[in-house]
Amino acid sequence: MEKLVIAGREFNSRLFLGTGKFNSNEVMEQSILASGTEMVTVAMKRIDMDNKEDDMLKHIIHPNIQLLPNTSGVRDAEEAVFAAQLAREAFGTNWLKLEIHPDPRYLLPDSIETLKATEELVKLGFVVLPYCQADPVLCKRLEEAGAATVMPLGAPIGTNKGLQTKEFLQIIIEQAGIPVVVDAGIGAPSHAAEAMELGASAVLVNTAIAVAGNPVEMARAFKAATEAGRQAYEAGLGLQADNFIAEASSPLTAFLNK
Ligand SMILES: CC(=O)[C@@H](O)[C@H](O)COP(=O)(O)O
Repeated sequence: MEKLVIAGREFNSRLFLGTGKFNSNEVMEQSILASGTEMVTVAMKRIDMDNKEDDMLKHIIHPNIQLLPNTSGVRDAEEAVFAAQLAREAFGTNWLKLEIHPDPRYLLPDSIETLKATEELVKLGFVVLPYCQADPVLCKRLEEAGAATVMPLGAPIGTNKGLQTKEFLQIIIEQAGIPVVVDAGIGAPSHAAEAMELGASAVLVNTAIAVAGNPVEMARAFKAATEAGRQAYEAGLGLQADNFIAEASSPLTAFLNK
């Protein structure tokens, strides 16, 4: 399978994981390892900045894993830039998942502030991966602003509703010159496979794994589904018929000649 490249770094895995909602740090770590992920996002607000030995971090930091601090909880571009600078200082990485959602009820990303913050953070030398609306125009603007990927939502965070935005994701993928990571709302391995079959470069999953009956097994299932979806995309899916008339899969000539 083709490797994924973001900002010059190669990834074998196209499954990114979030670290919220797990019952324990141990289960989180086992799930991360079972998923085969090489990119894990962690909310700045969950880290004890004064404690370099923060227990949670010990369970996330592994040699092959790119840590992706996220700005979840910030409400505008100014707060995002501040949080990004703290993250760079605390984690020693300039990679950043930019999340700006002013309304905690729906956690929907603020498009205007996200674009503004992306422009500013790119100038400050960050590798910016913005979580955003599944808006093809916005995604193009984020790409022009220097984002390393775009991360359009499948459905609102934590809903497990799958690809509610499928039609728009298709346009975003078709137009993108940078990787498209479908983020949020992916509630089942089949949703991840669907996103990958559409041609998404990767998926980011948190809730569906963390709240599963057996998160570690679910992480394995997502790994398999993400790989299968990507393999199918690279193999080239057959076209769907655009009418309701069946087309025989095997030739009928033997019967017709009798
Ligand atoms: C952890 C993280 O970054 C989330 O904000 C992300 O968008 C995942 O969403 P789900 O929890 O719906 O998978």
